Parts: sequence; structure tokens; C-alpha cells
Amino acid sequence: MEVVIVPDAKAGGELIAEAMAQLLRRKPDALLGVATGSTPLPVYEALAAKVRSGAVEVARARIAQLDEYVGLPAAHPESYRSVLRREVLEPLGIGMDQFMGPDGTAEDVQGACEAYDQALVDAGSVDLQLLGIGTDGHIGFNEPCSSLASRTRIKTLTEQTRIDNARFFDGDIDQVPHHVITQGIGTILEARHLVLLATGEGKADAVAATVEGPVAAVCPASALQLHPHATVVVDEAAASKLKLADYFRYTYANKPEWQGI
Ligand SMILES: N[C@@H]1[C@@H](O)[C@H](O)[C@@H](COP(=O)(O)O)O[C@@H]1O
Repeated sequence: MEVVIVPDAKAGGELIAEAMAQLLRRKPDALLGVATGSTPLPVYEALAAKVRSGAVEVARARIAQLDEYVGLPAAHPESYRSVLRREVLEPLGIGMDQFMGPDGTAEDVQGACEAYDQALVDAGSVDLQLLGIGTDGHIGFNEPCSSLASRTRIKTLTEQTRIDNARFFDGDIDQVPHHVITQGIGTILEARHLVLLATGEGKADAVAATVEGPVAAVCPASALQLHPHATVVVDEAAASKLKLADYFRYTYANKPEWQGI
């Protein structure tokens, strides 16, 4: 696992957008796994700026969704499909025909989960999966004690996650669904490159547990330690509880320039 400490969220966004751009130059039809939440927004802004300036083309890029609320109509402004359409697809000029995600409105939720898991395999697996992290260490919507081998399935949100996400629902926790579909941790680990971005002091404990704690289902993001190519990008505040921060700074400053993240 590589840990990169950046000065601020904008620098983290630029670093990850450049990694995505390099991937797309190498593989124009790359499958990018994208996350919701506030944290990844600087990545999407930086990537859209690169597309506008002609630094990278996304005409053949494909986008895959990480997780979704169950029961919100797809057109609801806070369904993750709507959020991704607004924050990622439209700014990049990518059509829905290049997008894949689970159906949060399906009557057969389990069937929808299995179908999406299989669709990711059929698509050749995600090339680069961008992840945020919950204050409790969740990735996607894999709450603490999710199986580290889990596949895409339905999960029940913790009260803390519903409180955290109420800000997207007029601050009203009652509007936040209880149930979600999320790529499992085993599913996420099949992506070729995992890039987790965390910013702000509120994520410092979760980042320390992810990077320096044991691999344990109680901190789902710690599963990144099992992946051969995982990058954790953090700002100074999110890095503030890392004991090895100086080591991470040293190795990043001295790595071969051609290597990228
Ligand atoms: N399902 C999403 C996660 O994918 C995201 O990482 C998390 C953190 O969001 P934020 O980046 O806004 O803190 O929120 C939700 O729970």
C-alpha cells in the first residue's frame, strides 16, 4: 500500500485525476469505478478540466458505480445514479450508454446485486476504483464487520452513516434510506488499482485504522492492505494520526518519477 500525503483536497484531486488520465491514455476504454460523497468531487473537477483542455479524451471511457440506495427512484436527485450523472457523467460528457450501476429500484434486490456483480466481471473488471471512506472505516457501503470476501449485496446502514448522509437529504435523517446495494469488499478488491481519497480531520481515525491497523472486518477499508496496488491519498488533517507519516512522505518524495501512483 502506498500512502501519499498531499497539502489539501485540491492537490489530492489533481493527483488522482492525473492517474486516471494516464490510464485513459494507455487504455481509452478503461472502466473507471467512481464513488459518491463530497470527498471525490475535486477529482471529478480536475478530470473534467483535463478533458476540456484536451489533455485527455474520455470518448470511450466507461464508468461503474460503487453503491446505491435501495428504494429511491432512479430520478431522485440523491440516488447515487443521479449524483454520478450530475457530478461525473455530464461534466465529462460521457453518456449513460457508457455507464453501469446496480438497480436500486428492482423488486428482486438480490437478483439485481448478483446481476451487477456479474456485469462487472463481464466488463473485464474495474481498472481504477476511486474510494472515499466513512467515519467508521466503511468503503462503498460496506459497514463495519462486512465480510472481507463479500460480493455485491444489500446492506443495512448504521445510524451513524445515516446521520452523516442526512446532509444530502435536507438534514432529515428520516429521508435517508435504511438499505443500500454495495459492491462487496471481495468485488472491490478485483479492481486493478484501488485509490482511496480521505480529507479532513474527521477521517483521521479511520485512515489510521485502514493503513496502520490490522486487516480486520471491523474496519472494512483495511482490506486495502490485501490488494497488490492500493494507493491512499490523504491531506494533512486526515494523515494527522498516522504514526508513519514521515516515512510515507520520505518514500513518496524519493520514488522513481516514472512510476506514478
Ligand atoms: N457510500 C458513500 C461512500 O462511498 C463514501 O466514501 C462515504 C463518505 O462520504 P464523504 O466523502 O462525503 O465523507 O459516504 C457514503 O457512505
